[in-house]
Amino acid sequence: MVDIATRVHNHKWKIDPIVRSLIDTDFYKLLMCQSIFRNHPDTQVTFSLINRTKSVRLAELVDEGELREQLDYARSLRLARGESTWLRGNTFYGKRQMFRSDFMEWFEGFQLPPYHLEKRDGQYELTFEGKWHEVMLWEIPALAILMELRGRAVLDRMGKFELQVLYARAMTRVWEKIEALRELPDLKIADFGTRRRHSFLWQDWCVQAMLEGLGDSAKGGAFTGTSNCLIAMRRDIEAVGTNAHELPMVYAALSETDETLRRAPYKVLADWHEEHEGNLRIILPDTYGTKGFLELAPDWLAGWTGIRIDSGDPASGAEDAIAWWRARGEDPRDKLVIFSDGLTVDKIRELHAQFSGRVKVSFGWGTLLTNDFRKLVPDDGLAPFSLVCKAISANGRPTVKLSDNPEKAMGPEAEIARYKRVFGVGDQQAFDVVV
Ligand SMILES: Nc1ncnc2c1ncn2[C@@H]1O[C@H](COP(=O)(O)OP(=O)(O)OP(=O)(O)O)[C@@H](O)[C@H]1O
Ligand SMILES: O=P(O)(O)OC[C@H]1O[C@H](OP(=O)(O)OP(=O)(O)O)[C@H](O)[C@@H]1O
Ligand SMILES: O=C(O)c1cccnc1
Repeated sequence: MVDIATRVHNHKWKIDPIVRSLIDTDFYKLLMCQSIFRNHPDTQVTFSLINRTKSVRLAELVDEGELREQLDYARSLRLARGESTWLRGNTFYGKRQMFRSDFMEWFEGFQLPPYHLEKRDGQYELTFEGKWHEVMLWEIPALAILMELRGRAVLDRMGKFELQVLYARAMTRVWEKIEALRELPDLKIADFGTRRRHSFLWQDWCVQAMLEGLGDSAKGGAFTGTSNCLIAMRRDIEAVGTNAHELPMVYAALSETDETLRRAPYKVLADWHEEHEGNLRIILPDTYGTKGFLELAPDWLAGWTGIRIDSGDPASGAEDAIAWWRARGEDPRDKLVIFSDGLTVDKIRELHAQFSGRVKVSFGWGTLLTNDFRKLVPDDGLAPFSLVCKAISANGRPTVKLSDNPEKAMGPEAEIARYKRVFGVGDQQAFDVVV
């Protein structure tokens, strides 16, 4: 096992690449990339970094030269032979050849496209412009690089013993969470923490701790796998994933009329339905408001495997889904509900108590698994914050996200107002966004 503290101390003098592999990314990005490669190969999209925690002045904390060095390093990466073999030959969700050979041939020659970086008002403006299936692969490495560089700026000032104790405390914290989760009967939980992790080695440590502490779900344990493909490959565990808001956001932006806009979120899932079955048929309903989405949903969607609850009050989102399945003649006990928004142990405990037995419950645990260094250093300089990287335009038209939490909404004001009218979204309750 790597001694992370010693390593952090010894690596201060050379470039220590943060992202070293094109598959050091979330599995769902590769699934979506393949789908976009097939259905929208010519769509031009811009992705942009968005720091929702304005108080963290990233451009003052992270050196621009180091940032460029890391981004350039990521651009030098190519799919390694072993990685390609794994993607081509591995079984994902019980299915062989999940990635088609035309997609794999393209991916084998792929290199991350150029980026555009500027400083403004203490923040970095970092954008990626180009073909949708190419620029979308920047999201996870860009976030992981910025998060880790901000952490390293703090770690750089620490001595060897301070680092040793810091990691000992953080490890204890992770382990105590795992001990608390062990008390929950029939728990199912996965790691979704790549994008805002403390570091790759730390995420890898957390995944191994979950595996030992909770047990592999393939052998009756609670840990269902990781969304990180590189870790899944190296540790021989399941790579897990669903689908994300970027699909409805871009499909919606490309819609010419209000009527096609209204249908866009269902078109996304119709395309997905053609490609995937079973556990990959998971609805993400909140892009333009969960309630309206479910009311207008075609009946075939009620036959899908489950739903991912990713914003707003998770308990009411899940209750709405249960009522909807009942109204459509489905038994909620056969349905999977995946909670994935800013989870803490207390939240997991609460949702587990409220929903287990009523639906199949599962959790996708992100930042507060892989980057919970809150209050471990003076000034809380290692606390995670709400950094995201989103599609902001498609073929020159702005994208919009409403979400079930107005704090997560994005897009030009006039467009937000139009989307709210089209999707019938009224007043929404706001919830603090921590990560
Ligand atoms: N960011 C990362 N992404 C992927 N793998 C990593 C990362 N950091 C470390 N590793 C892997 O973890 C293991 C331990 O890392 P470590 O860096 O200590 O090894 P190393 O042999 O000294 O390599 P290096 O000198 O290149 O950092 C190695 O197998 C290394 O490839
Ligand atoms: O435990 P967490 O850190 O929340 O990890 C998982 C989250 O990451 C993803 O979204 P992202 O945060 O990138 O965007 P969003 O908040 O706008 O959904 C995902 O949709 C989850 O919400
Ligand atoms: O597959 C997902 O749904 C996922 C993975 C990582 C982070 N958020 C969501």
